[in-house]
Amino acid sequence: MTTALRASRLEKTHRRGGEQVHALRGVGIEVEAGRLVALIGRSGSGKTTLLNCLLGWERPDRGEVEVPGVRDPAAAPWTTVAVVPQRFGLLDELGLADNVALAARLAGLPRPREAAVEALGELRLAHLADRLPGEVSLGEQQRTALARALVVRPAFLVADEPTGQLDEELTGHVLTRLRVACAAGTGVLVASHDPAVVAAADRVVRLEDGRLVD
Ligand SMILES: Nc1ncnc2c1ncn2[C@@H]1O[C@H](COP(=O)(O)OP(=O)(O)OP(=O)(O)O)[C@@H](O)[C@H]1O
Repeated sequence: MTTALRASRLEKTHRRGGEQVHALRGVGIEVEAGRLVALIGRSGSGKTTLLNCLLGWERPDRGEVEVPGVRDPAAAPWTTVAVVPQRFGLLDELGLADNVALAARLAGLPRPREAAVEALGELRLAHLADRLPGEVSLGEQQRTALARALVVRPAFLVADEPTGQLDEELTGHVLTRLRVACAAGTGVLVASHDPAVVAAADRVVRLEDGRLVD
């Protein structure tokens, strides 16, 4: 099976004043194309640090991240590695469709605005296309961030708690949408505390005190 992303021997120590926090202590993880992998672990176990290292948002002290076909994963284009950040990262002054269309445009998709409205529709947000992020609920903002990630059909998708703001029905809908992305070949890594995400995953990996346990 093709690999969407592979990381090995990742180590990361955060320094807080004189204190050192060993957030990652030799983590290896592989996400195959077309698979949904759930990353679980208690608060503070290192999940966000791991995702940040995979995305190149933080530099690990040691270890490697490989995305097949990409020389520097930290500089990978949107079409290769997409993300739903914990705090969504939407641009406040752009409407929801324009937020999604920006990603489509950067990825070079034809008719980015139409692609954006379609991606929003797949997450039941088409009626909010022209609202600003500040004019919709947190759950709607979260699904917009997911639409922005999926519109480019990425090879690899990282999502940090993507159902954190959603009720049971919308969680089910989002998971179905993620499974559709997997069926189209995307490898998905979801950090989550949500039992519904864990149940929908092909594989579950758990971080405990900076180490991965299966
Ligand atoms: N920038 C930072 N500076 C110092 N310490 C940090 C920093 N970022 C994270 N940490 C510490 O590293 C450890 C792992 O944090 P991380 O955010 O990766 O955990 P998490 O599993 O994502 O938690 P949560 O589920 O609450 O989001 C924690 O002890 C945290 O306090």
